[in-house]
This record gives sequence, C-alpha cells and structure tokens, in this order.
Amino acid sequence: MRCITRGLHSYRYAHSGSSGWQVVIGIETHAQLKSKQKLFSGTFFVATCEQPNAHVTPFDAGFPGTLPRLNQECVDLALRASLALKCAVDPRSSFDRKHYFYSDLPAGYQITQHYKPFARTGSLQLPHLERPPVRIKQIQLEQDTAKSTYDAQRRLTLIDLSRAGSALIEIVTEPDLRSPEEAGSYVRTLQSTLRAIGVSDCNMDMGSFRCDVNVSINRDGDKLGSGTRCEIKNVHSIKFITAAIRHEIGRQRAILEQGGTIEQETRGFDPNTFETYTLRSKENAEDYRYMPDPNLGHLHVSEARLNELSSTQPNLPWEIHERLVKQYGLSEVPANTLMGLEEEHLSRGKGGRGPVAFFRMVCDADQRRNPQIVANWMTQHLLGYLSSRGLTYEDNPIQAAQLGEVIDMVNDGVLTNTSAKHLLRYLLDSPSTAVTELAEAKGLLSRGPVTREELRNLCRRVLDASPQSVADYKKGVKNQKLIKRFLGSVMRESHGRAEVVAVQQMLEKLLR
Ligand SMILES: Nc1ncnc2c1ncn2[C@@H]1O[C@H](COP(=O)(O)OP(=O)(O)OP(=O)(O)O)[C@@H](O)[C@H]1O
Ligand SMILES: [Mg+2]
Ligand SMILES: [Mg+2]
Repeated sequence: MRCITRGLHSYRYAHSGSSGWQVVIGIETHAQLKSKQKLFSGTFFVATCEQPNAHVTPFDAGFPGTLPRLNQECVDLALRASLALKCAVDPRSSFDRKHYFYSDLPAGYQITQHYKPFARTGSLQLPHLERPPVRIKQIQLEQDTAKSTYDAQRRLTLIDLSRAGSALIEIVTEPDLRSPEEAGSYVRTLQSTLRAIGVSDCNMDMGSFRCDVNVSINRDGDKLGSGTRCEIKNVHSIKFITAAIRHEIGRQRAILEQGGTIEQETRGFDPNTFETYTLRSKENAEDYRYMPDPNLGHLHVSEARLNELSSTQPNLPWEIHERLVKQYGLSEVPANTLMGLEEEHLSRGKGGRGPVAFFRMVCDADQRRNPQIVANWMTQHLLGYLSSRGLTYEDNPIQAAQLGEVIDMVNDGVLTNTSAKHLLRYLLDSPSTAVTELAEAKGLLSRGPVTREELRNLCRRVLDASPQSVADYKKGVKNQKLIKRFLGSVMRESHGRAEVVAVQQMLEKLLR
C-alpha cells in the first residue's frame, strides 16, 4: 500500500490497523546526559542519589543574583549525540528562557534552546524495518526540572531539587513514524544508540529517558500530516508508548468517523486503563514567553572540536553487531544475545567492561579460539551461573583469560564439557585460584574414559552409600526415580567422564 506526498515519507504499513486512514507520529525525547555536573552549575549530578536535596547550589534553587556557567562536558555529550544522529551542528547556537510557573521549576523559567538549537536535520536508521531513516528535526540542550513526588496520604507534593538544572537533550523527530510498532522501534533504537556512545543511561524506569508522543491521523488520499496532532506527555515505557498511540488512533478515528473534529490537545496516558485523557486544550496552552537568556552568550562549536569528538566516538550498536558478525563470524542468534547483554549492561549505567569487550578479549587473546564457542560459553553457561547467584556481568569475577583457559582445556581434550561447566562454577566461588590448579584439585581433569573396573567401583560406592534406596529398589518401589538418582550421583562422581548408557547398564547389573 503506497501513497505519494511531498515532504513527509510516503509509505505506510499495512499492520498499522487503520485501513482508510494514515497515521502520523512524531516523538520528542528528553534524555538525561551522563555528565558529572549539572548544565549550568558546578553541582555534581548523581542520578541515583537517594537523599533528597543533596546536590543543590543557589543557582539550581533559583536564587536571584546567581549566574549560569555552561558545563563543557554536557556540550560534548550533546555533540556526541548529534554526531550519532547525523545532525548538522550549528557553529553558533544560543539559549532561551521558557517561562512557566510550577513547583518543580525554582527559577520560574527553564533554560532551553528554543530559537537556535545546536543541532538540526539528522536521521536515525531503524533496524529490521524496510523504511527510510527517521528524520531528526532538531536536538536542543536544556535544563531538567526538580523532581516532584505526590504524597497522597499527606496530600503534599514533595520537591527534590537534586535533579533541578541537570542536563537534558531534547531530540525531536519529524512526523515520520507511521505505526505504534515503528514508534516502539524508534525509541528502542534511540536508546541503544545513546547508551552505546555513553551519552545517557536512557533508563525509562528511572526517568532518565522520557518521551512525548504526537499523533494525528488523516484519511487516505488527504495530505499526509494534515490531521490535527495531539501530544501525549511523558509516557514511561515502550509498551505504554505503543498502547498510547493505539488508543489515540482509535479515539481520533472514532471522532472523525462521526463527523467530529480533533482538538489540538496535550494528553496524558493512564497505565491502568491503557487510555489517553485530556490534560489541557490548545486554548489553555501556556504562553511560555520565550526570550533569549541575557546571562548566557552564544554556544560556539568549532569544526576542530567536532572532528576531535568524532575521532573518539565509541562504536554504534549496528557497527558493533556488524563486527561481531563479519570479523568474528558469529551467527545472528549469539550476536544478538551478546548485543542484548551489552545493552542491559549499559542501561544499568554502572560502567566497567561490558560483555562485548569481554568476548573480544577472550577471542583476541588466542586466534585458535572459536568465537562461536566463546559466545556459547558466555551466553549460555557463564551468564546462567551468574544469574542463578543473582549476579550480573558487572559482578562477574571470572577474568577473560580464565574463561579462555577453560575453553582451551575442553578443546585440548583435558576437560570434558561437563567438567568444564563444573570448573566454571568452582571458579565463580574462588576466582583467584589458577584454572589448572582448581581443575586438578577438584579432580576434573580428564584421565581418559572411565574403565569398566573404575565404573563398577563408582557404581558400587554410590549404591553402598544409600542402602535404604537400594532396598526400596529391590522391592520395586519407584524404580525409575531411584535409578535416575543413582545415575546422577555416578555421573557427578565421575565428573562427567562416564557414559550415561554404560552407567545405567552397570547400575542395573549391580542391583539385580
Ligand atoms: N501532523 C502531525 N502529526 C503528528 N505529529 C506531528 C505532526 N506535526 C508535527 N508533529 C510532531 O510534533 C512534535 C513537535 O515537537 P516540537 O518540540 O517541535 O514542538 P512542541 O511540541 O510544540 O513544543 P514543546 O517542546 O514545548 O512540547 C514533533 O515531533 C513533530 O514531528
Ligand atoms: Mg518539544
Ligand atoms: Mg511537545
């Protein structure tokens, strides 16, 4: 299904579920910058600080007479975002005051870049969707507000000024998205992009990544984007974003099909009913009385600075994925699993070496190591053992060199796969012990296949240790279950060297 229009991307998805209608979506995203200090004050910004009002200067609290001083680290992070989103950076942008009265805005205005944002006209390619890249209209630097929490019991709004004045970038798309699914994909891709380059944690739960979603619909054949948009403010998860858009499409369609008109509104989303509701109409829209901030000069960005940042820009997710596939020869599934782990690691924002770097260290240390096998050991076994202990990759005590050694020992026939899994678990408990020493101490080193004599002794030892179970077996009580239990014990004792079938036969023989 295709339609032709000028200006907006002229394609649509059949699965948007709105036959006869075209859906137009644009998203404004506020991403909290991972800078150490706030945008205009020297205060440290600690996103996870529990104690309220712990990081506030008089400037953050809006005291008269205090002056802003632009923090270069925030500018650099914002520029990194604009490079990743292929924007044109304005060599000379400026800051404006956006006035409104609200308890979370101490100064009565927010410093933003209304008239001259620092970056414009970028794009973001969505993976797995055949469509042109989403156009980025602009990115602007701005201050965050304080954090307000409503205490329903005491009927009080509590204000925490620690967040006031911390640095945000607002990333505004052109109205290029055509379905709830595309909107979800855009948000996900933007998150992974900003995380990969270390610009933001993009954690929607923690409020470091907040989206406003603009939705309009118009009849097929009408000018694309000619419908009136409604803006749904602050939707807190990708699931809610898609749900809010779905509801909004249905609501607008019902009104239009009954001959009504859509009012331009700012709406909220109720996560309990999955419905949007009116916050304020256009007539009640605020007049922000934008004016250039007289206390701040222009923001100058030189070509040299941009080149410098560009040369030290970390790889983007698709570049890392491509490297995993092309350089390391990984197939899609392990490459995607590793990317997923990397993303989780970055979203936790604890820093440190991520899973992809760990994988590369294991592979690069010895060219004979098969990357596919390394990825399997990491994603299937190591990850499983860590999560069964409630640990994440950041807590992983095993060194890349140690995992490499375990893998090599399997490859050299010194360890069986099963023994290597045991060894990995032992290593998690005593990571400072040398790998071979631990394997030796735990009797995991392969001494070739178990001989018949050895097997008989092993089986006998296991049976002798459980006389009651043996008696039950002979009475014919729960034989299947008992034999499985004996079998498990023998396999464990043999450290995986014994053959399951041989063990079962020997046990049955001894029990006869
Ligand atoms: N017809 C439309 N249908 C859906 N979205 C639209 C339409 N026209 C514009 N938009 C989207 O609405 C958003 C407008 O954001 P922008 O920041 O420019 O202005 P704003 O919402 O008026 O300002 P504020 O930042 O104060 O909320 C953009 O993402 C844009 O793509
Ligand atoms: Mg906006
Ligand atoms: Mg808006």
